[in-house]
Amino acid sequence: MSEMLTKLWSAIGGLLFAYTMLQNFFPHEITTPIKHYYKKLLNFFYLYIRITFPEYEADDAFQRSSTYAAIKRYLNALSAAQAKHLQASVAPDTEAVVLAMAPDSSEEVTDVFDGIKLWWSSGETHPSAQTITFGPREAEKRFFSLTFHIRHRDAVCGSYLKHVREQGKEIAVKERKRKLFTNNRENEGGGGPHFGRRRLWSEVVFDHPATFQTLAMDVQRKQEIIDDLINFSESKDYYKSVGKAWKRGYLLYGPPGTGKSTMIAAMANLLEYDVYDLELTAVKDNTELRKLLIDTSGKSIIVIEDIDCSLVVEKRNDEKKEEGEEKDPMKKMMGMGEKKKASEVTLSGLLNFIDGLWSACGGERIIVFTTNYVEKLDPALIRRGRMDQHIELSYCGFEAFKVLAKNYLKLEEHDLFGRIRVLLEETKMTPADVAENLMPKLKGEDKERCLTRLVKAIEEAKKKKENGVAENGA
Ligand SMILES: Nc1ncnc2c1ncn2[C@@H]1O[C@H](COP(=O)(O)OP(=O)(O)OP(=O)(O)O)[C@@H](O)[C@H]1O
Ligand SMILES: [Mg+2]
Repeated sequence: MSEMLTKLWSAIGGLLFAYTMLQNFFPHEITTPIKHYYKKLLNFFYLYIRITFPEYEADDAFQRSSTYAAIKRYLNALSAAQAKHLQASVAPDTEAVVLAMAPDSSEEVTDVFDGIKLWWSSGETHPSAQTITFGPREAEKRFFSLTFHIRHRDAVCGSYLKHVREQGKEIAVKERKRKLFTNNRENEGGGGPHFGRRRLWSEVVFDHPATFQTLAMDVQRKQEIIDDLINFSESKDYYKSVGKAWKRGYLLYGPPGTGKSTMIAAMANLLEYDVYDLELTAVKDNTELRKLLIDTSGKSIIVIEDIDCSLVVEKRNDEKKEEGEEKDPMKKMMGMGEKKKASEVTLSGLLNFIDGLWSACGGERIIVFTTNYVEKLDPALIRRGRMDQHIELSYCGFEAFKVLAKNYLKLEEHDLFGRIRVLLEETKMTPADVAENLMPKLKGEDKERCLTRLVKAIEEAKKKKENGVAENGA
């Protein structure tokens, strides 16, 4: 057997030598057909497959390949452990230093998947000095290449590449900084280049410190909400099996300063979702509302704050339309007397937005409405199925106070707690007011002083209320 192998290799060696001689000493016309058969022969003996993954899509010089990006992230961990020549860069979002395989370093990184051994390397080709470049693809051609044995072709092309893409995407989700998006008015462009097309959303990094741990409210209710959110985020298959779009609606209601906006931030931090803060009054019409929704990504919370106020705009709008009908044809022609058009988003537009067909696109979205006046809302808007959970955030009870005292003063027990408990049962005070009184006003202010300030503030509020009642009664 070994004798046969030796003979085979010496035959291949002979062929190689003959080929080199041919190239050097014979004219092009003779070598071209020989080259063709030589390559065929080499392919026959070469038992490895090599796939390249270019940085830019083959049919669009400006479009980065998502597969390349996923592979890059996937390989970073492998490269950091195996490669000797690494390239460092700073991630724009997190400012963390990322180590990657240096392009064109002729290094290989090995991966093992289901017992299959694979080799990754990265490369870069540079354009010649005379090339005029129009797109990034022309300027530098970076790529990854994957080599594996021919017998694993199906496993690699099927499950391995899928695994790499999924892992890469997962790493991207973990690495990214979450964003807060706000919708632009019609005449605003939003930041960044957009080549004539108006960007619908402007974005900033979402960096709100609120968590459910620091949110002051009834402990049991809080746990129910956390469980509900986590259950939602893990129920992709369930939603699919029951044929429902993977989305959930929450209505948060309560007086100003009771933590509605804080809870939205805590939700986003818990689930690691982006937040789309939708200013309904800045949306021109139902069509724009639909476009805005289509432009949102999955794993996001779409928030419409003070929904009662936004819907009043709609009613006023209908009235405005009637009022705006200019009787004088001359004035109408010149556009005089025309009322300035506000939002034309209608209730039905909003309902379609929540549960119409296109709200199913992408999935994994939470929609949150907030209001100070739940009784003002149209029942159609908040019925179950649209707003799955109705959450009341209310005045500060003793449980909520204890969370705030722990947050702001690191206090779990104090002699004044008993007095505060009685006072809070008698008098309504928002968590925002309690928090404001608890917060030390000077650096290192005595904790007892902060608690005493709170006691005084509640007592004053109580007195005010009693005086108000007495005056009204007189
Ligand atoms: N339940 C709470 N837990 C912890 N902090 C709270 C809570 N409620 C209010 N606060 C504090 O008060 C501030 C105002 O609260 P927030 O903006 O969440 O109120 P809101 O209910 O959204 O009010 P509005 O109806 O006016 O929008 C927050 O910055 C937060 O520090
Ligand atoms: Mg708010």
